[in-house]
Amino acid sequence: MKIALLGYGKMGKIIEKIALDRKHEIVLKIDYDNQQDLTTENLQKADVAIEFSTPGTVLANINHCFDAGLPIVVGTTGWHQQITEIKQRYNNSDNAFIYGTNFSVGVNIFFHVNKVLAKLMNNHPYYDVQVEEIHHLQKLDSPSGTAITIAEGIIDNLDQKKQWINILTDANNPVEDNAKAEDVLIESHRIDSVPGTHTVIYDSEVDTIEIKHTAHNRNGFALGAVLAAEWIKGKNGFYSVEDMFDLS
Ligand SMILES: NC(=O)C1=CN([C@@H]2O[C@H](COP(=O)(O)OP(=O)(O)OC[C@H]3O[C@@H](n4cnc5c(N)ncnc54)[C@H](OP(=O)(O)O)[C@@H]3O)[C@@H](O)[C@H]2O)C=CC1
Ligand SMILES: O=C(O)C1=N[C@H](C(=O)O)C[C@H](O)C1
Repeated sequence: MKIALLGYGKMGKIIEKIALDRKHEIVLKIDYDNQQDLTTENLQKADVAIEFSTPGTVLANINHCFDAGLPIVVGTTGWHQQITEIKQRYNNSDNAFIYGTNFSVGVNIFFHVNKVLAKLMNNHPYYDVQVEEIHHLQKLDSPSGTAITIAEGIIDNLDQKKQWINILTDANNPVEDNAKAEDVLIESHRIDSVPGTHTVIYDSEVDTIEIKHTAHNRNGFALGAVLAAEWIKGKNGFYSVEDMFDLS
């Protein structure tokens, strides 16, 4: 397949390597410095676009691909408020779109286990739940997209929880949490070089249950994005990464 890479930072560069290993061709690379090359003519040289840029640039990149009729895989996080609008637009079109807050197989298994555990915990209200995420210092958004998906999985399955709230904290600057019983607290930490660690913690007076996913590097995210580009070919409409991994 011919791939357009929109965003050529930490993720874009690993995606390029994995795509080439899988015998794909990179026909366009767009970064901050060459945004003027993001034209319909250039996009139409590709079969699919893979978008890992920034929360401030992702929507414009999606719009360009939509106008060019190019299927797009979006991994960029930090724009969850616009997702419903994008979903409606793609579901009313012949264009294809797939979004994942996290494309790694391990995290998608974790998402599933998280939902099953949340349902089970309805019978055990003496546990309270919170989510913790740790990422590198360059991360622009908080909470992480993955942590939001985890919190949504809890809210959809644990009756007591209605919405999530976030605090960004560090060891020198601890922030007091004002979470109410109906809130899922997401605690975000930023520590140099951490690719992404997510923990769900159920705490009671007598014990703690934890499930945790630790990314050792970014290769799992990047491979999942290339698999999504292969998977979206020939499809129409809006998909989420859960549609690609059959974990039911
Ligand atoms: N869904 C998933 O599985 C994963 C998602 N992510 C998400 O992917 C995104 C990118 O992560 P990462 O690669 O680590 O971030 P980086 O900051 O390393 O890369 C982002 C790149 O986007 C470039 N950029 C800036 N403006 C534009 C533009 N208009 N069009 C295209 N590219 C542009 C930046 O250029 P410059 O530096 O010159 O400004 C930079 O090179 C983040 O939102 C992150 O949360 C990350 C890992 C996994
Ligand atoms: O910015 C990152 O690095 C990551 N972002 C994604 C997120 O916000 O969940 C996925 C992964 O955790 C790495």
